[in-house]
Amino acid sequence: MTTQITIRRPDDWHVHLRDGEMLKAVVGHTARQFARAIVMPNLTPPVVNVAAGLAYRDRIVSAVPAGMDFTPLMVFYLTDDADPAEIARGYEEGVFAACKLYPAHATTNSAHGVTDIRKLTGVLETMQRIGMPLLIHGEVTHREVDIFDREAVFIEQILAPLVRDYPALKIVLEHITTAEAADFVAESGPQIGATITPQHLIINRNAIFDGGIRPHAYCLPVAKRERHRLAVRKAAVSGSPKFFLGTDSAPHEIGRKESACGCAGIFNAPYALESYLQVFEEEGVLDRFEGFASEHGPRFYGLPLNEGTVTLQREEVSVPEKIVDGDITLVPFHAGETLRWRFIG
Ligand SMILES: NC(=O)N[C@@H](CC(=O)O)C(=O)O
Ligand SMILES: [Zn+2]
Ligand SMILES: [Zn+2]
Repeated sequence: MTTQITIRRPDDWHVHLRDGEMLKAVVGHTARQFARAIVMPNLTPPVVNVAAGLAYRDRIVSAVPAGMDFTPLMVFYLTDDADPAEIARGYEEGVFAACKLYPAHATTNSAHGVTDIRKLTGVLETMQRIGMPLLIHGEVTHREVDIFDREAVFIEQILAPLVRDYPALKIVLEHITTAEAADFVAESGPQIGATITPQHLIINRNAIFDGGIRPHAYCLPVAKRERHRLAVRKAAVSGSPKFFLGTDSAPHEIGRKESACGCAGIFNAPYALESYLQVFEEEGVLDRFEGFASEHGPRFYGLPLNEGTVTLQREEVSVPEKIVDGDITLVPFHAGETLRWRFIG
């Protein structure tokens, strides 16, 4: 039995680090495990120009605990009136690694998101030309579409035509949750990839209603039925370079989760690698963990692989019920559970 596993330092290709006191409370959890992270731009106000991207990057770097070596990769938040020239400048100056498409009102802080993808023609042509990746929260927002179908309908109505119209555009379908998404990505060309969260590998929708309503199991896209979890799991452990690690760690203060209208988002950063590794172990493919965590993402983005390594040891770890930092209390993914691997560093 493997008792220790050492892999090239991994990256997190989708994380919410927030801002202000929350940023200070959470960034160390990500920086401890990951060398780089794609930092989502859904702040209030969102990151919609080069100056905002630079300023946010500086705030993140200042908040990283001393002695940790961590590089935030910044993302431009697309709005209906996003300026292609500003986006190209941000990419060429190395400020932005990608642009993020939030359909308006699809998720947390997406009110400024895109109301109609046809408004982005100039932006998408530019991104395709310069090789800048488009990251997508892939859910339609029409109220008449069942919440469990919104990802599959997005793929059919928006993503498939987008891929057809911009055949060279690099696209990451973020936090995939369905068999339809896993199949679409697997069957597309090498310019289409996907991130996968730990929660969508581990829970299905029953977890949200397990003996009562469970706000800490609620995120968007919402967890789906078991057959979808199994399909996403199969994709993650397949060894395909199209699928890579993106935690979507999305902290919300405990009071905003445990509420009559609780926020979507699961805070999984503190035990992210432990969580993923358990899945690869259960699937009997520990040898594929390094590709998923440390190689497929940088290759997709055209960035160098990290130097250095991290080690996890087989040892039981008790996940606390709460993580408290000053005035901020967060409930982590796996709260109160015991995990089988310990991150050593
Ligand atoms: N995943 C979530 O449930 N929430 C994210 C937004 C997002 O990634 O859609 C957040 O910012 O809280
Ligand atoms: Zn999202
Ligand atoms: Zn997210």
